[in-house]
This record gives sequence, C-alpha cells and structure tokens, in this order.
Amino acid sequence: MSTPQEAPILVFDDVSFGFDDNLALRHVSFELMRGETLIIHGAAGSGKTLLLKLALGLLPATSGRIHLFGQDVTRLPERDWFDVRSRIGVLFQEGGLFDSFTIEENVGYPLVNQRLLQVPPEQIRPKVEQSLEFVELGHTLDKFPSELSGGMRRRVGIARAIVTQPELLLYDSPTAGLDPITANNIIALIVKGRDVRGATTVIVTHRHQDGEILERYRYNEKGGGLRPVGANGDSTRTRYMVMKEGAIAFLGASLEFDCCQDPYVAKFASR
Ligand SMILES: Nc1ncnc2c1ncn2[C@@H]1O[C@H](COP(=O)(O)OP(=O)(O)OP(=O)(O)O)[C@@H](O)[C@H]1O
Repeated sequence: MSTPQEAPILVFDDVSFGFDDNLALRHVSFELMRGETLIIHGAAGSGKTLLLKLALGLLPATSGRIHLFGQDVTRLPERDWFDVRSRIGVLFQEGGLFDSFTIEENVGYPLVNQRLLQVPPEQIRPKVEQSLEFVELGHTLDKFPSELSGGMRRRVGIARAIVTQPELLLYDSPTAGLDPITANNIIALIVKGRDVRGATTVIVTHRHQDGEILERYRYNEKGGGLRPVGANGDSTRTRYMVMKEGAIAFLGASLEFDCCQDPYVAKFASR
C-alpha cells in the first residue's frame, strides 16, 4: 500500500503583492517540505521581509495562492489566522521584544496568547524556563530586555520563537548587527532549534556564512554543539533563494548557487 504524499508545509503559488507597476512581490512560487531549510538572500528592499509577512498572513496576497500546513490560507479570515500562526515561530528583524515585559513574560507571550495551544497556566513557567535554558539564558527570567546585550536579546527572541515547539520557524535577519562570534552562536541555536524537532526553517540573512552553517551542520544531540553533515547521505535539505526587485532571481541547491553565472546572484553566493 502506498503512503499518502505529505503536504508541503508552505507553498507560494504565483504570489504577487502590490498594484499595477508597483508590485513589491512579483510572481513568487516555491514550496517547502517538512524539515527543509530555505536561506533567503537579496538586496535591501528586494522583498524578503514582505515574503515572510505574507507567509504569516500579516499582509494579503494581491494575486496567487498561499498554502500552510496543507490548508489554503490565501483568503483566510483574521480570526482563523490565530490558529495557523500558533504553528509558526517567528523572529522579526527588530527582535520584537516588549520593553515593559520581563524576559519571562516576553518568552511566555505566545503560550498565553495562542488559544489553540491551551497551555494550562501552571505549565507556562516550566515551558518558558526550558526554552530559555535552550538558548542558555535560564538566569534572565526576571530581567527586562534593556538589561541584556543585543546578542542576548536575539537569543531571547529565539527562545520565544521556539517556546510553542512550532512546525515552521521564520527568522528575519537574526544575525544583523551582531559581531561574528555572537552571530555564529545565534546560527548554532537556530540549527539546534531546527534539528531537535525537525522544524521547517526559513531564514532571511545578509551573511553568507549563516547559510553555510545551516546547510553544512546539524545539532549533535549526544555531545551538544554542531557536527558536519555529509556522511551516510545525511543532508540538511537546504535551498537558497535570492530575491531581486520583488522576484525570485535564484532558487536552488548550493551547488547551482555556487556556479550561478548571473552577476546579481553571484554576489550573494561568492565565497
Ligand atoms: N506594507 C507594504 N505595502 C507596500 N509596500 C511595502 C510594504 N512593506 C514594504 N513594502 C515595500 O516592499 C519592498 C520590499 O520591502 P522588504 O521590507 O520586503 O525588503 P527587504 O528585502 O526585507 O529589505 P531589507 O534587507 O532592507 O530588510 C520595499 O520597496 C518596501 O518599500
């Protein structure tokens, strides 16, 4: 008996956003299966953040269709989006922490506010603690965001993105503005967040290394830390997308990405 084919986690089918000559996204099509990683590069203003916003239903597609978890969400009423979003973890570019909330309240926010999850109140603190331990910030529960460094705030953002154990994780420029060592630590946490649960991961980044680490390493459950992939046909199933003026200029695996002759795409692929 053949097993039914698994539905993709996220599908963009000829999606455009904007009007007439001012399309900010143009005919974007791709699909992501469970456990896959998509690295999105592109110049400033090329539509990377917009793509994530449409995937979250924060902006409506002007044309085309978007599917999430096998469901057509293109014209989903806002009240139904809450449940879909409870299956997605997000880290936005600005971090998005609430300044007047403690770290515990910030990380617990999705648990308290997503009704589909129905987390009993007594389970919220243990889940928050677990999530903060995951990013090695278990000692910061009572602090406020202003008391933490930029890199620590980014880690809190990751803790909040993963606290609901989502199937899909969207990261918008998680390493922007960080020094290289902190940036690598952040990416290592994103690898860990992906591999511990097999989450589908989309990451917008300007750093070429971010993609390389996500593609070439897995989280090592036994010893902690990262281990290189490649042995026994192990692969992180990573693809690269390059956005240009709202359209996809490139979508494919690293080998094609590295060899791409298009000068715009080559700028993002260069070693
Ligand atoms: N809500 C909106 N309505 C219409 N146009 C928008 C909206 N938000 C952004 N844009 C436009 O869409 C284009 C792409 O913006 P976007 O924020 O996706 O860029 P980006 O690739 O993420 O850039 P950066 O790397 O600087 O973050 C920009 O020209 C922007 O002005």
